[in-house]
Amino acid sequence: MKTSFPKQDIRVLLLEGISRSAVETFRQAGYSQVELHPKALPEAELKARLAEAHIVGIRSRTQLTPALLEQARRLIAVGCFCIGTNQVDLAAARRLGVPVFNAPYSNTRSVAELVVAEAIMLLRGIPQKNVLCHRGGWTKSAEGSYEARGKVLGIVGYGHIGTQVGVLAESLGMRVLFHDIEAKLALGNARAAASLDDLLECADVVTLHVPDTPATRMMIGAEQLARMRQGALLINASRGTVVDIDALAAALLRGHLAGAAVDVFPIEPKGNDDRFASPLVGMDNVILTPHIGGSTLEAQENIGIEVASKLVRYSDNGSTLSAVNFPEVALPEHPHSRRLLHIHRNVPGMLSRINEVFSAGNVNIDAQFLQTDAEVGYVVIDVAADVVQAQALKDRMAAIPGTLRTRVLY
Ligand SMILES: NC(=O)C1=CN([C@@H]2O[C@H](COP(=O)(O)OP(=O)(O)OC[C@H]3O[C@@H](n4cnc5c(N)ncnc54)[C@H](O)[C@@H]3O)[C@@H](O)[C@H]2O)C=CC1
Ligand SMILES: O=C(O)C(=O)COP(=O)(O)O
Repeated sequence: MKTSFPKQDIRVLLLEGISRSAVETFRQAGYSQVELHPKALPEAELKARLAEAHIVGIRSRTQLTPALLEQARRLIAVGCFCIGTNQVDLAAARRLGVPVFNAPYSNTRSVAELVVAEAIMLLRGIPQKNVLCHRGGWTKSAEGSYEARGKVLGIVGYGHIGTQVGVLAESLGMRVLFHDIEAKLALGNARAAASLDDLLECADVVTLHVPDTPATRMMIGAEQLARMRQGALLINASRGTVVDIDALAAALLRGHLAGAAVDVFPIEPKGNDDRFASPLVGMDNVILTPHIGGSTLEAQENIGIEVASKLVRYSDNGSTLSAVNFPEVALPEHPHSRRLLHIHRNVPGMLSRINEVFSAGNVNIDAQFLQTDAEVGYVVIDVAADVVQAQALKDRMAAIPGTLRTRVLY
């Protein structure tokens, strides 16, 4: 596998308008071949570009399927410049020896702020009033308008975003209930609901902050919407797969829900020039936003630096710390030795076969690091060798059956 290159030959492909801070981070680390695209690529073009790329950066839109990953023969690593990694087949990437990195925190505050603002807007009926004023109407009335203070906010998924939403909402005097599949420390005066149904039945505003998993797909369907209180409000800034959008449209149309704010959709446009369609279009009591929960300049700049730094660190040093699909190794610098990486299927006898390469070559190992999971093993070997020797050792390691990827770090 030809994945050993000097830095200047490593091609970095960044899609979906990733922040320029990522480009700067790569450039400062000595990577000159960095290409930035403002949107997701159509599948055929993505396939062609992936075949040439060593490092690829995406956001939530680009789907990296097993078929696409399998033909990306040069790929060293994937960066998701966002939180969600559901758009990448993580198991396929692992089987192919490709670690995937993300930014688990950088945009969480941005989502939380938007959600709290939307809760206030929905409780006051602002979306409808705003539309009416734009059309020359004037409905000065307190009808259907409520304070946030004292209302029950139901948070489904009490993780990094859900907890921050809870803290901000409590500062407004809201009463916070949450539901999570894991036992979670309740912050402030928040309380765990007895069940999802309990939360849906008690909350004035329900907000969703779960990841896309088999268990969360269509988690909020007609039955769950019917359980929500008459006149309740729903906010979804998690994933479009979590809510049955037709059932939501029906619940809004028949007036069971008083309003909704939706940032994520089952089908989203590829980029800013593409057309958006949804059964919720045209409903004045629904705030529609184009998946911008995490799209603030602060969040995007930080994400660009965070994920690019993780990719640079892996590419320069081999560290996989915080990879979401891969054995994690935090490695020291290797100023006086050459570093070889060997990623393999985790089968018995692999380490001794790797070590045979070095003993047969009469090469002294300065340091060795190994981390495995059920499927994949990752060995890092520091040796005193010149470029030619290191390349020969890499080629011999690459010939070991079960090898997935090998690389010499320059
Ligand atoms: N609209 C946007 O622009 C953004 C959307 N997101 C979405 O928000 C999601 C949540 O983000 P974080 O809070 O940072 O993730 P997190 O991983 O910190 O929290 C998710 C929580 O959901 C819980 N959970 C998982 N499955 C569940 C289930 N079936 N029922 C109940 N709880 C369940 C987990 O235990 C965890 O506590 C992300 O996975 C992403 O899909 C994230 C950032 C921006
Ligand atoms: O961080 C996430 O999971 C998000 O949903 C944000 O995605 P984006 O980078 O805006 O495409």
